[in-house]
Amino acid sequence: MANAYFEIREPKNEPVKSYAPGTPERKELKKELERQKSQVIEIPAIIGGKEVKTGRTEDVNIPHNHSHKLATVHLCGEKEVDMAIESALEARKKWAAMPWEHRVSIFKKAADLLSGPWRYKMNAATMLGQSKTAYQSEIDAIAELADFFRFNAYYLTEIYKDQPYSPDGMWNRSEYRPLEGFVFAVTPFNFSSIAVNLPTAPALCGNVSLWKPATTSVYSSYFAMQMLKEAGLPDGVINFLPGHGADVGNPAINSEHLSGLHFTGSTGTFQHLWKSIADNIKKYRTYPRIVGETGGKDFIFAHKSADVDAVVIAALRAAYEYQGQKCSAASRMYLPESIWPEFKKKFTEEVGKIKMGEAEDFRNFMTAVIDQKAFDSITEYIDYAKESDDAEILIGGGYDDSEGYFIEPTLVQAHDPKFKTMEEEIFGPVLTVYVYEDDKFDETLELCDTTSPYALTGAIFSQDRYALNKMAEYLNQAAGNFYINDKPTAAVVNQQPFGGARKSGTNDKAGSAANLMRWISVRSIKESQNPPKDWTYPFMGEK
Ligand SMILES: NC(=O)c1ccc[n+]([C@@H]2O[C@H](COP(=O)([O-])OP(=O)(O)OC[C@H]3O[C@@H](n4cnc5c(N)ncnc54)[C@H](O)[C@@H]3O)[C@@H](O)[C@H]2O)c1
Ligand SMILES: N[C@@H](CCC=O)C(=O)O
Repeated sequence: MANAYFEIREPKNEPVKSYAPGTPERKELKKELERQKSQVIEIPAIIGGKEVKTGRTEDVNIPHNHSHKLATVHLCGEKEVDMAIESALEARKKWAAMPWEHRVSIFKKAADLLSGPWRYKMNAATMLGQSKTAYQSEIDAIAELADFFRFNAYYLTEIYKDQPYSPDGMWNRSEYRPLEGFVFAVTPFNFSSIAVNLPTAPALCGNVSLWKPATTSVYSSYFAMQMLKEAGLPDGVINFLPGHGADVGNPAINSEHLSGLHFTGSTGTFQHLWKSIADNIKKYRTYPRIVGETGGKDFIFAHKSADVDAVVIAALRAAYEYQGQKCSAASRMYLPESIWPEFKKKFTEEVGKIKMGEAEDFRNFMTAVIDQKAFDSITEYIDYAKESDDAEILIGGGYDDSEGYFIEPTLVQAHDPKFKTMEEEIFGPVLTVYVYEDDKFDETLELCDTTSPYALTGAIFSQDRYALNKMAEYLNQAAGNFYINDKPTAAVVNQQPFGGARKSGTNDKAGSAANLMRWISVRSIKESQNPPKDWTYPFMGEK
């Protein structure tokens, strides 16, 4: 045991590399992309540190070039989940008892590996496996993930420092125990950083976890598992279980040892998992903690005083970067008719300059959507808008899945503010605008607040402080991440803690002390230094 109180100073955000022409990082990344494309790897499950090949396999292909195979993944089912639970509970005996500085040290090393020797491997894996441009991959798989590791380590030490008051004669202490059992981490395809954070944040706090990655992002997730091993993560602390949702989900949720669900993905899947936990509630040894960050229908709302150029750039980046597949992506917009003609002209010009194609060609701003299922679902919304009398497509609307799952950046104008594409999450490069009469500002704010069941991100634009104040007040519950004169995407760890409420999740703010607290069960300890020797009270002396 160490005889010292160790400290971590507040870290700095990982600097984002530009990959501009002529930079050394661009050269390194291009080389790594070629290396990864020249091989086909095998992705096993990893249970108790051992590779498990189930023989039930699927191909992993590049979304922007779907005939190119990157890997074969082995899929898990009940047998592998049971093995993983056993391994995790065995690993927990030593991991939960390990002094915290050793756990923290592993994740600090993982951050350094990521900003150093693993940078281009993780970046290229995310570019190829999830079709991100070099920059989108850098802000996700490198910067945000390194920030999660470093800031979570720092927040944990801040939590541990928080101790209760002790009057004379006693010493009160708070002990921050991990949960009893295992945490089930179910992760989305769209952010490598989120995928890795969901099993690692509980692990940092001393928990063990089962990690079910999305099959559509399993390629970068597997690289992350290898990096964590190199950082020194002991066997069995995180068990990697690729597979289809219910095949892994059902046996994990059915286990009496489930102590938490750390989920990011769609609202429908989260509600299904929550309900399954509720159905099993009598079975568990402890009430499972449920943390879920889910869908969104994120908005941009402009007042007539808005700076039109700022709205144009914010809308373009928020709606079309990463093909609109950020949970924070702008997908509905409210613009006053007085600025609409100028906005429409400038936006059409700027969108016309966007290049779309493979991620390896650095001139491209957009690449493909993740898979055939997403392509079919997004294009169904586009076709619906094309056929409706209540809407028209002003920009884009084309798509082609012959080589990759490509969908043009699309702008729909809805004449009905409750049009389907103003209400439902599409999760693709489709932005719908509703143009309101300037003097219907209040009614339109009301519409914005009530049109969708979600409350994840939102942005307001105005140069009039009274208008900004009114918008912020009116939309008080409409977004967990709220932006003023800025786009509603690209939250940074330790700057804009991320998460939403209503149907967008439990708002436990990924990459924050609040999130870590969900993986901790506090034991309050009172030690009496002068225990009473008499059971009577002074008031009992007389009748
Ligand atoms: N709020 C946020 O912070 C945030 C961040 C990223 C993504 N998202 C949301 O994620 C969604 C896109 O991600 P997705 O397409 O990967 O979501 P998804 O719900 O389809 O899948 C998420 C994960 O759940 C798994 N899953 C599905 N059914 C399951 C079951 N029965 N048991 C166990 N696991 C099961 C999937 O295999 C995957 O690993 C969007 O709705 C987006 O808004 C939200
Ligand atoms: N940090 C990201 C989260 C995106 C979720 O999919 C953003 O704010 O854009």
